[in-house]
Amino acid sequence: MTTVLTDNQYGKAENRVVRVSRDTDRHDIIDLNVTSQLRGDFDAAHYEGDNSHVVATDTQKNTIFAFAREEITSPEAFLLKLADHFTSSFDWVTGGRWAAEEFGWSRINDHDHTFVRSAPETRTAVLVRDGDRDTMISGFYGLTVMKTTASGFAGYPKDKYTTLQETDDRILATDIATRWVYTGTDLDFDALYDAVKATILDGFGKEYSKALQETLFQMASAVLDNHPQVEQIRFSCPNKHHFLSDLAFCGLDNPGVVFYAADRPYGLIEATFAREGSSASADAWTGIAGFC
Ligand SMILES: O=c1[nH]c(=O)c2[nH]c(=O)[nH]c2[nH]1
Repeated sequence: MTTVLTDNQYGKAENRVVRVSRDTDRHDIIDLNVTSQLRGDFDAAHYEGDNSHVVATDTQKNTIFAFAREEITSPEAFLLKLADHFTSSFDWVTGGRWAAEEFGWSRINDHDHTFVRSAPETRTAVLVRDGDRDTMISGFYGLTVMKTTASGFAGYPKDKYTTLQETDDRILATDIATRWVYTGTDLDFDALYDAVKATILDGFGKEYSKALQETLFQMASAVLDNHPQVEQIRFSCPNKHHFLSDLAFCGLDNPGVVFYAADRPYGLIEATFAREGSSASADAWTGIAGFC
């Protein structure tokens, strides 16, 4: 039997980089978690223990911190810079996967150098480079949203195991995890991030929801309709069930006032939506843990 090497990539994962801009007394911070992984000709390292092509993961880590010393504009721009560096410095590096998470901070009482973790969500970016093809996937996770009405769930099949009652008025709550594929890399990533997030939030509340599945479609179609720079969008959303508390035991009615917020089990609704005819490569999603 002959064992052959197929897909492989390697690098340094989860480099926690905090950059403080102190050009003036009014500081700014950017807080990232950066992963660098190289792809290319690493056959000899695997087959023969020949490390002559193996750009050390330690070197990849150092490069990340050295580049952070220069500047970090957006997470996406930082990943592009890393990709350009590794693919242009080492002939046998033909691509790779670079990823970042960004944790948001804002000033405490407009203070010059005191910050509080503020963004409810964590912003994400992944750049996959394969030869001369780049795919940038941006997104976020952990954005918790709730609507207290204008949501129902009915019309589902009933069998002997079904106990769920149909409803046309329930609470709908979820932690939005989403990633979207951009059409290119020459984009204003910060402005687009804010705009896409705003569109998703608007889409969550705008229309009546017949199911979380329909809400995902409403959010996705709002993004694809309003942002031509996005060609696919994917969601992974738990249905955070809120059950009406039965207060009859103490003679109280409960007309949709008091709920029990169950943490598990939860529905898990996941879907990818694409602009019709989208040319985004399905391969780019490979390596994204879970669905999203
Ligand atoms: O929005 C929903 N989608 C479902 O698939 C589902 N299943 C369920 O029990 N409740 C719900 N709600």
